[in-house]
Amino acid sequence: MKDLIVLDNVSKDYPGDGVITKALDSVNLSIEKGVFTAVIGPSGSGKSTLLSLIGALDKPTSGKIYFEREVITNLNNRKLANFRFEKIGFIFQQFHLLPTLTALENVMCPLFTRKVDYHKKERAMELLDEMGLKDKQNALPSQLSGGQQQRVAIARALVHHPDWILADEPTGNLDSESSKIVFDLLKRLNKEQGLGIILITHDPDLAKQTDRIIEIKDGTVISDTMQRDSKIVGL
Ligand SMILES: Nc1ncnc2c1ncn2[C@@H]1O[C@H](COP(=O)(O)OP(=O)(O)OP(=O)(O)O)[C@@H](O)[C@H]1O
Repeated sequence: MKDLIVLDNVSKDYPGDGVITKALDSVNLSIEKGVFTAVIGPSGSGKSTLLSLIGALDKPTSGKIYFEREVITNLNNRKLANFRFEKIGFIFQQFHLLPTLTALENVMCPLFTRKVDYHKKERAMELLDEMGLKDKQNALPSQLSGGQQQRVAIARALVHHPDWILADEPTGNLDSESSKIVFDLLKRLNKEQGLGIILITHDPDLAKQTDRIIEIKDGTVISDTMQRDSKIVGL
């Protein structure tokens, strides 16, 4: 189970005005850290729901999720928050940067209430440098381009040393050049630094460049294609 996320018969219902939306319906999946994985599918098919369950932002209605060795579906809220801090970085289509904080402060944000054994500011600076944004540390989000804002958001997602990055349409608001930079960054994090990456995308060209494409429709997996050999991680 090391380096593996397993969904065992996972369903998610959203109750509404007398109607229940079945966002996910008995999904079984096993996702390996070394395999750069794309999730595709039409709008409303359940992709974001899948990511929010894997990232423990929400709980399934039924079924179990094993995150590496741990069943996360039973954890209480405090344990879930710690689990997310230790394991997961999130990136979203809307960058969700805090507008009144500088790039550096935004990157440091997840560490504000945490005790860590590394120097917070140095760690944030190191990541901004890695993202090619060293000279933008004091800029506010409004003074940055979309691509630069997303790179700040990626630095923020990485600042607490997560093992996995869950990315929901991270290039959806970017032009093709910025989109390529962000995608290549994610690929490098997977191939060179060994982070697990699950990427939701509507862009078929980007999906084609990943190792595996999981296609979702109406809350179920309708295809699952391994596109190229990857390092196979042991169970
Ligand atoms: N909090 C919620 N309450 C009620 N229904 C919801 C909620 N979140 C999602 N849904 C419904 O669940 C279904 C799946 O939504 P989800 O956001 O997972 O789809 P998606 O594939 O990510 O769509 P998109 O590509 O448009 O982002 C949709 O029918 C949606 O309307």
